[in-house]
Amino acid sequence: MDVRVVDHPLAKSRLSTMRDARTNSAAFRAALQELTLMLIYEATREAELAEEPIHTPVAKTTGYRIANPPLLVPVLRAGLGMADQAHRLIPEAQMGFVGLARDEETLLPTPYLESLPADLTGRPVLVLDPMLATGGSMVHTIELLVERGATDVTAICTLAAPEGVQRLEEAGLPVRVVTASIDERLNESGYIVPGLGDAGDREYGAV
Ligand SMILES: O=P(O)(O)OC[C@H]1O[C@H](OP(=O)(O)OP(=O)(O)O)[C@H](O)[C@@H]1O
Ligand SMILES: O=c1cc[nH]c(=O)[nH]1
Ligand SMILES: [Mg+2]
Repeated sequence: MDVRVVDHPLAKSRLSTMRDARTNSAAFRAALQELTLMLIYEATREAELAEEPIHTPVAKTTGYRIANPPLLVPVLRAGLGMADQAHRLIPEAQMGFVGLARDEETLLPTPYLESLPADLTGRPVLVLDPMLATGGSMVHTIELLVERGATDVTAICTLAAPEGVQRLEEAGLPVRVVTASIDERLNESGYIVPGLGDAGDREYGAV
């Protein structure tokens, strides 16, 4: 499985803001948006381009556009904080939604929303979720996409645990991962260490 760690100094600085327990909700959301910009930028580096002739005020030249815009899929709640920024970078993208809440006892994802196009054959998909912890939520999401015919999925995660990366790899799903860090481990409660806490709670408040 292809795993790309974006360790650009600006990415490290935004991730540190997110990790810092003193960062309030508004600043956390702002840093997440800025980091999302960098992760999407890297994730789309090899996106196929279509050429078209354009006229500048001076001359005729070749213009480019994304040939096959991806479907963006934020995983609610926490992935919602990445959605607008990703859409700003790829305005022609369509967006689908998956809602999952992890059971804090079993650590299994409980699905509560699924709004996706029926046919994803031939369409790249970018899944947006700040956290890849046990990997259960991401595996569930990608299985929904694969059922619909997706074969080219990129998981955009600000942070990943080695356990989650391994789980995705073992699942044998057609996915690559773009993240700003692979942290040390999960703790006994399934939180990433050192991590940043509960991403959804830090963005929107505890439920
Ligand atoms: O890899 P996993 O062990 O499945 O954990 C990762 C999931 O946990 C968080 O969501 P959470 O369930 O806390 O929901 P929330 O976004 O509503 O807070 C996070 O946004 C992922 O979706
Ligand atoms: O550390 C973690 C693990 C799962 N979900 C989070 O929001 N944070
Ligand atoms: Mg949460």
